[in-house]
Amino acid sequence: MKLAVIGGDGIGPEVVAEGLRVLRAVHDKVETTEYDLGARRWRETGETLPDSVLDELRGHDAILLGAVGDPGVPSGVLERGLLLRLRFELDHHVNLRPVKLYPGVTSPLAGDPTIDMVVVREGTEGPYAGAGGVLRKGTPQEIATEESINTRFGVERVVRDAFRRAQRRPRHKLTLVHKNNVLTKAGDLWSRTVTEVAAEFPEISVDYQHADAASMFFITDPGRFDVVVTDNLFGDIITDIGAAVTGGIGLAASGNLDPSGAHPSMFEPVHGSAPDIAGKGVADPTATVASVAMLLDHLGLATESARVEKAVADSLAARAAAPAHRTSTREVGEDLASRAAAG
Ligand SMILES: NC(=O)C1=CN([C@@H]2O[C@H](COP(=O)(O)OP(=O)(O)OC[C@H]3O[C@@H](n4cnc5c(N)ncnc54)[C@H](O)[C@@H]3O)[C@@H](O)[C@H]2O)C=CC1
Ligand SMILES: CC(C)CC(=O)C(=O)O
Ligand SMILES: [Mg+2]
Repeated sequence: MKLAVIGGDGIGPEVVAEGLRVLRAVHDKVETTEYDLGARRWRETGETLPDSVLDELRGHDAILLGAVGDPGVPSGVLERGLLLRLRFELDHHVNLRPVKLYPGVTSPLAGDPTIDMVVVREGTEGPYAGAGGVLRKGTPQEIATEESINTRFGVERVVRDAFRRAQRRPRHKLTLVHKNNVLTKAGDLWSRTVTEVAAEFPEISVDYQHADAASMFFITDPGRFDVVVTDNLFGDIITDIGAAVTGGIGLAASGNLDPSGAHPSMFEPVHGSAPDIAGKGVADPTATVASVAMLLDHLGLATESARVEKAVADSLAARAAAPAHRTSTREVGEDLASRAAAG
């Protein structure tokens, strides 16, 4: 496997090191190329993602990313110039985010909720597309617009992908999350597309939630969701809520997929660079390791993926049984690697 590795900023390199430790524990043919991208490179060279690096990345089977973003770099420089550029250039239109409460993991929610859904977030359009502008900057009359781009092509392909995922899951349910009561133009496109594609999947039950109510139900009644399909911004927000109710952001995995295989897909934890805990060796690498399981599955290495997934589940159960025992990033990574190696 030819794997490109972008540690990035803050806790990114710390959690990626553990992700690689676990990957190597289950697969001995990993050829990695590390790319020094992020805040340090930007400060020293002004570069975020040079075209030459992008071209090299295209030659890999997959990318493992930590996180980008640094308090000393203007907001957006790395998030847009590096992270979103990667997602857009490599056509990562399916941003897949499982939201699953593992056995033993304590949810802040009352009772003993069953939470097992997958959010299919559109990854290349919406308000993140970069359209818009600023007029009369710095004046009291300043106007800033951030336009949401939604194409029939872009919406349809992610909606169809979500239906296919719903078809493979036992509950056969799909929920569109949007805000079509006020975002009537984009919302109508999403709603119509879901209705039309649904005709190809008669066995899937389809419903709809506005994004505000969906945020509430993620907390009050998450069991109602199975596959959720939504746009780039709503998907970003609701998956942090999903992480919070399933044990925390340190456990939430994601894949930025180009399901066509034309470009390498990229796997990363849902969380960011967490500058508040960077360098302390306390970041939970589990989200990155669970993202490695997704990476293996995406590359057709189902057995290896299942071993990593099982290591995550077993490690979480063991940690739940000893809640007072605090562990470092490295200790968690070593534990996960030894469990995964044991199979
Ligand atoms: N995919 C990416 O590269 C992302 C980058 N960012 C960037 O990251 C920087 C920080 O963003 P925030 O809004 O603070 O979000 P964040 O996800 O980095 O951190 C939010 C909170 O969660 C905690 N946290 C995050 N990951 C953790 C882990 N693995 N273990 C334990 N605790 C963890 C942090 O310590 C912090 O208190 C910003 O520059 C932001 O733009 C944010 C989200 C995603
Ligand atoms: C910087 C953002 C675009 C990344 C993010 O928050 C996410 O993808 O969850
Ligand atoms: Mg986010």
